Amino acid sequence: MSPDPIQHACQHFFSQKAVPGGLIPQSILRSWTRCQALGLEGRANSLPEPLTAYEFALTADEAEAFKRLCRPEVEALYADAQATDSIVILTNASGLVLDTVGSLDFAERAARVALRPGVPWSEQVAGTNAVGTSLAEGCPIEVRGAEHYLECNRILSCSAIPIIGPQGNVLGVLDLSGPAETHHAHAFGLVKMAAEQIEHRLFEQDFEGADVVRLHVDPAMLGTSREGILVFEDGRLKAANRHGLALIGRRFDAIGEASWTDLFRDRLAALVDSGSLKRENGTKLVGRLDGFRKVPASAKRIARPVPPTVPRPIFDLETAQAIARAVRLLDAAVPVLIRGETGTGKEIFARAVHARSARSDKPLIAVNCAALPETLIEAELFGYQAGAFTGARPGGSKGYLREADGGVLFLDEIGDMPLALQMKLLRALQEREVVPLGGGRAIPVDFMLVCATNRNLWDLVQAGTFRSDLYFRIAQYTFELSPLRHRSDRAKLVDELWDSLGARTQRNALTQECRAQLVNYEWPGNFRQLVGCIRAMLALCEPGETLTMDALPADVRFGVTIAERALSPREEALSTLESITATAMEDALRAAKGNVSLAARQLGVSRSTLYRRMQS
Ligand SMILES: Nc1ncnc2c1ncn2[C@@H]1O[C@H](COP(=O)(O)OP(=O)(O)OP(=O)(O)O)[C@@H](O)[C@H]1O
Repeated sequence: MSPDPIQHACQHFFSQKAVPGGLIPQSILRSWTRCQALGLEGRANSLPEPLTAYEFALTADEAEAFKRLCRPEVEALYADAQATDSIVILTNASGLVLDTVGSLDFAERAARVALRPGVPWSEQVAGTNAVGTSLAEGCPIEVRGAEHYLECNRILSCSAIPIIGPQGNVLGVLDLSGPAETHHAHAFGLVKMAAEQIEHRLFEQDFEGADVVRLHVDPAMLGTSREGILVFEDGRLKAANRHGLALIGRRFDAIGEASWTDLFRDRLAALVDSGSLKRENGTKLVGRLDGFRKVPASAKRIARPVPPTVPRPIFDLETAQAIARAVRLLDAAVPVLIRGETGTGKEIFARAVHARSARSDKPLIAVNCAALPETLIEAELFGYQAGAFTGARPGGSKGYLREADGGVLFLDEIGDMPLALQMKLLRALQEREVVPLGGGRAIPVDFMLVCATNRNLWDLVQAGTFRSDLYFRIAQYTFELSPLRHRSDRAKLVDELWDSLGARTQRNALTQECRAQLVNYEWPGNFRQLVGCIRAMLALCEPGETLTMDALPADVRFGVTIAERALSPREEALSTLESITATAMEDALRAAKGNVSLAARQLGVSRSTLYRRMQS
């Protein structure tokens, strides 16, 4: 078998300090040279060390805000990542991984090379890699297999792009990483598009007193994330996106330097009057000044609005009734538990309950117990005094429990809460007060609790990883959210999401076959995957286009439909019987507060039978 040419070039580089011309991109060669100069050992398999909990805590505030900002695009990329067995990675401006979402199979392999939150991926520590090298080069980059400097990372193929803020400062990196052997041809384009959308949204802020100008050569591109945006204050360029700079032939270093008259022949008033503007070289751009609606007629007709990134929540009658019930429970101070597979909308459900509850004017604080590093959960939930530990924020922290005071605390993935902290949470729920880390007096708190999990908490209780007393405290009423494949209103749901995500405004339609596949695909990622899929389809098509099967991501297009997965009538009957039995057992155990003898008596079976069934 002939050796991998990249591998070969790499060996050549290390042994003879030269590479056959044209085989390896210049940016990779520059990176290899930098790594060599740093004394990094290519064959070393030393993984980058994760930050300590304290070091990570220092970045927490900024990281949280950035993660929240990027979330819609990360979720849309995630839909595609599932199709290609890849993961989406978000890092901060120094290459520290803040978030990873995507294919579980690949995530496991990626974790083996430390591609997980809290680990730095700068070039200095991890050698040539898409995140670190895109930061070092200041541009989008792909690093495939053997192009990685460290041998252990050569299982990866990665595409990364720095996310640039309006003032030209790097805010972080968005990356799509997958197995080296299945390089995904569209990955680079999708990551670039997602980063563009994040950058475009950064211009929604109020640039007080400044003129925000939106431009393009093609009127159809105005209003999309491809439009150029230039912000002027007192006639000087104050902020810009990369498309805006490309239109005027400048780079980010023009921010703060270039003036209106350097760039345009016309005055700003010309843009307001005519909807167009002459560049310094005499060529024309169309556009508008924010706040002035005078857009050229042609642009008005075909301008393509940016699809809303988050769909409006859609609830069927059953869910709407469940929400109404949950509101009554919450208003009566009864904690509720929401159970459902990933992406079934547990958080959306909790937010809807909060919005309709008596506490709607007070905050809803959502905490994902699985996303917080174990060492930080205690400090983040219960707060800490100034100087409670090395690296703590100087003024201390209130903690999420106190932030939710008067409102609602939503604890997502509660099953992942470390056992040691479960006792502390239980105590806070019973005493209605918290004692911050580092001592001090107990502080009274008043919040309503909504918990969510995609696991069977009772199984965790049986396995000894979840306290039964906490279980009975938080699961006084459980709501089950159905996976999409069990819902009979999928066709209506697809149509409503299709419209609410912008298809109607963009005048896009679906062929019957394509719509049928969206309706009948089994959607293992539920709402999240369906929403992400529709958003990606709409972002990649042209206004007015009718989308065929080709527009579907590969996993949806070729994936198993519900009918194909359907069980035979006998299997169906058996599985239904199993689940009825399991539910009856769970109900009885819950009613008996975990007392197996009592539950067995109520079920009319022996204690040993119940034990055996619980273990099976
Ligand atoms: N009822 C709904 N209507 C419209 N979109 C929804 C609905 N429910 C969920 N979504 C979409 O799916 C995404 C995931 O929803 P959410 O975070 O509530 O799911 P989850 O069950 O809490 O997921 P996880 O278990 O992974 O935390 C949302 O961002 C939203 O885009």
